Amino acid sequence: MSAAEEQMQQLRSQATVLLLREEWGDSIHLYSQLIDVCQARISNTNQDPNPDPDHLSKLNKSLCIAFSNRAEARSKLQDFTRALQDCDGALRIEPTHFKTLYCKGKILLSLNRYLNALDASKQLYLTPGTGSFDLSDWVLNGLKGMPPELAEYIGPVVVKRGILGGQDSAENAQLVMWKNFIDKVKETVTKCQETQLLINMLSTGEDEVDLEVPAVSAKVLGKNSDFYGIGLWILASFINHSCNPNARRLHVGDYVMVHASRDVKAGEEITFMYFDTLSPFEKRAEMSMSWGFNCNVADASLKELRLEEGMKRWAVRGKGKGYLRASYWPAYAEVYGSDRSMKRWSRQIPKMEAIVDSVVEVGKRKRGIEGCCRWIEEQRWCSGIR
Ligand SMILES: C[S@@+](CC[C@H](N)C(=O)[O-])C[C@H]1O[C@@H](n2cnc3c(N)ncnc32)[C@H](O)[C@@H]1O
Repeated sequence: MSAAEEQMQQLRSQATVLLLREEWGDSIHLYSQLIDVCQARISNTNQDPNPDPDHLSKLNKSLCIAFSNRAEARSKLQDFTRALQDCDGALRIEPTHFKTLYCKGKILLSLNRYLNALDASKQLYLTPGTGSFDLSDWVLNGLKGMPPELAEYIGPVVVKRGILGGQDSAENAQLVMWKNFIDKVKETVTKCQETQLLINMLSTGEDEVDLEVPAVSAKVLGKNSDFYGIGLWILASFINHSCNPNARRLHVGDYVMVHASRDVKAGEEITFMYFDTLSPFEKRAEMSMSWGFNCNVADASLKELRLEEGMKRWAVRGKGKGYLRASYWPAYAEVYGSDRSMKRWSRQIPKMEAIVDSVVEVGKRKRGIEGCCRWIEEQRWCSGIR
């Protein structure tokens, strides 16, 4: 190994250690040195009448990673302008560099530049060869055998090929999937006017210029106050609801991203909330029924959600604890109702009326008397109190 190569290797490993230790300032310093060395060597190699392409490609790769890592460190220090310049430096060398695109998207999102963030994430998800993990083979094989090894993988997961129809070619399978899908939609639409209305409102993704917030289907937002947003996301639609989920959804424009909200064990089913599990009991039951399943809220609240344990862990104290318990009042009643211990709980769980009054007080202070009346009505309606 030449002295120059040795110097580069040393710089690289020291900078990586600092990055992993989250010592951002020092790692930026070392990455800057590494970038200088890389650039000098690239320019020397280019002056060679017969440059070695392998050598050049290795140097460019090192330079790209150094830019990308310095961008990460700078973004952690909120030096977004220079972090973006570093991202662009890395992307000039490798336009589909996964980590850089991801970092750029996150920086743009922090800067509230949603449209640009959307562009960066589109490249991340749509450009072939960006490292997205394709589950098509496993899905087309009927989910048989061991699932692909994903425990260590960080990045997008896609099912590029359709799950219905023949396996002759990817294109064929996809066409069959779309045909079946369209047939099903057409059939449903003829039977149900409400569905027809909803489907007509789906975004085509063309009106994104007006997008102001990083949420929901762009076309729907703000144009019809009855709907917060609707859309069809094929992969996400495989995910079931849980009152104690391990993932969350994030909508950016017409894209839905699912990310873990806590550590997920290997083989554990991914779930997210379809509705707010802290909304009043009746509301939750109603929502789960509207999804066509009977979420056993009592069970979920005291067994699955382990509300009491959760509150200890999250250090929920005082009134907040009482309000949370009140939100699950029927669940407590169901579990402890026949027991004498319910007496103990009844002292600790405020009555719904007490909560509504307290919320009204906050509302008065926050919104002034004017907006308050409608709000009180809403709260009463939501809590099932009239
Ligand atoms: C978006 S899909 C979820 C994926 C669906 N289970 C599948 O296999 O395609 C929503 C439907 O899944 C079912 N589902 C979702 N979460 C559930 C749960 N916690 N318990 C029972 N059924 C659930 C309901 O039938 C619901 O209408």
